Amino acid sequence: MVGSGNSGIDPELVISHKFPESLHTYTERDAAIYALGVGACTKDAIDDKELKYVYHQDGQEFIQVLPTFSTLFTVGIPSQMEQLPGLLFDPRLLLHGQQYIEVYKPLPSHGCILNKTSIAGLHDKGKAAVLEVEIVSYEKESGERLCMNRLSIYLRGAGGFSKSSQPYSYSSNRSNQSAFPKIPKSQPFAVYEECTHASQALLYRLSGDYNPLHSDPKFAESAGFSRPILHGLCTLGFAVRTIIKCICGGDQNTIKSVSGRFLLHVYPGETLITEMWLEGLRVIYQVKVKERNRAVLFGFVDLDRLSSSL
Ligand SMILES: CCCCCCC[C@@H](O)CC(=O)SCCNC(=O)CCNC(=O)[C@H](O)C(C)(C)COP(=O)(O)OP(=O)(O)OC[C@H]1O[C@@H](n2cnc3c(N)ncnc32)[C@H](O)[C@@H]1OP(=O)(O)O
Repeated sequence: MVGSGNSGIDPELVISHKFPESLHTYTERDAAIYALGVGACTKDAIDDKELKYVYHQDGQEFIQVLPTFSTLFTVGIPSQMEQLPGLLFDPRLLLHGQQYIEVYKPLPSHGCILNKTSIAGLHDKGKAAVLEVEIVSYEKESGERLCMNRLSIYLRGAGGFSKSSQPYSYSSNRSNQSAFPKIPKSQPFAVYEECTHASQALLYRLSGDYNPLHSDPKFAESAGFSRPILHGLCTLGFAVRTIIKCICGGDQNTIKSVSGRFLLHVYPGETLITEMWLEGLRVIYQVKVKERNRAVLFGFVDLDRLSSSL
């Protein structure tokens, strides 16, 4: 094994791994269940900006799809990681660290997706290892590129696989994808408050992330939490849906890219307060949990145009 630490990670073996291409098929029902999982229509079942995600509103032929639905194209990653040569880690200690999404065209309401997956980064943080995985997704039939997801997975306890004087760090990341903006000191352009349900993670998991961290009290306890926590991508889904509602005039197709770093876990049932600042075509956002007054997620969303309603 390469590296001088006592962790079960062989970095050269990990970064040279080639994933096979994979297929992901979904239907309108999956897109609607996802939308409900990230809170669409929770406050108002006839919300005129959100009913289209779950119902054929006004006779529309297809339901509309939230751009963050594309994160589900990556649900196979955790199980692929467990079989990845050179990567030994305790799955109970895995946390979602960051997510970056680029959307190249509106997501169809159903389809078959071809995923090309690669290792995009690996970092030794001493107490943890951070693994970055990139998935580029294509519509199988047309071959058209639909979106790209890059996720950072924070593996607690898996660091220390390289010399602490020169910690291992590899990334194929472009700088615009990893640089997080500072939260402005000015008053936010918009603030939106929304409660998650006590059963939010139980609903969200039906979209395909069945990690017991979000449903099993004993597993959650062994991972260091007093009870099951919310999926990071559920919180991100709430945040981006809020931005579409408050800044994009309800038009989900103005979203070009999304970036988010998970700062702290969220317990289902907690209230999310999303603060948004508009800087040109960039929305900087921060999500806080009201009950604990703590920031849990921050990042930015880049738009391709501003809503005429602003
Ligand atoms: C659908 C497919 C999805 C597949 C994967 C996901 C599966 C899911 O089921 C799992 C989940 O959803 S878990 C729930 C969502 N995530 C969370 O709740 C994590 C919240 N964040 C934390 O707890 C801490 O920030 C924590 C613990 C992450 C870090 O806190 P600390 O240990 O205090 O770290 P710190 O000392 O501040 O920094 C150490 C080094 O690590 C880097 N870092 C910190 N936070 C990071 C993060 N969120 N992501 C990536 N890197 C991060 C720091 O920069 C630092 O590095 P350096 O010293 O080089 O600056």
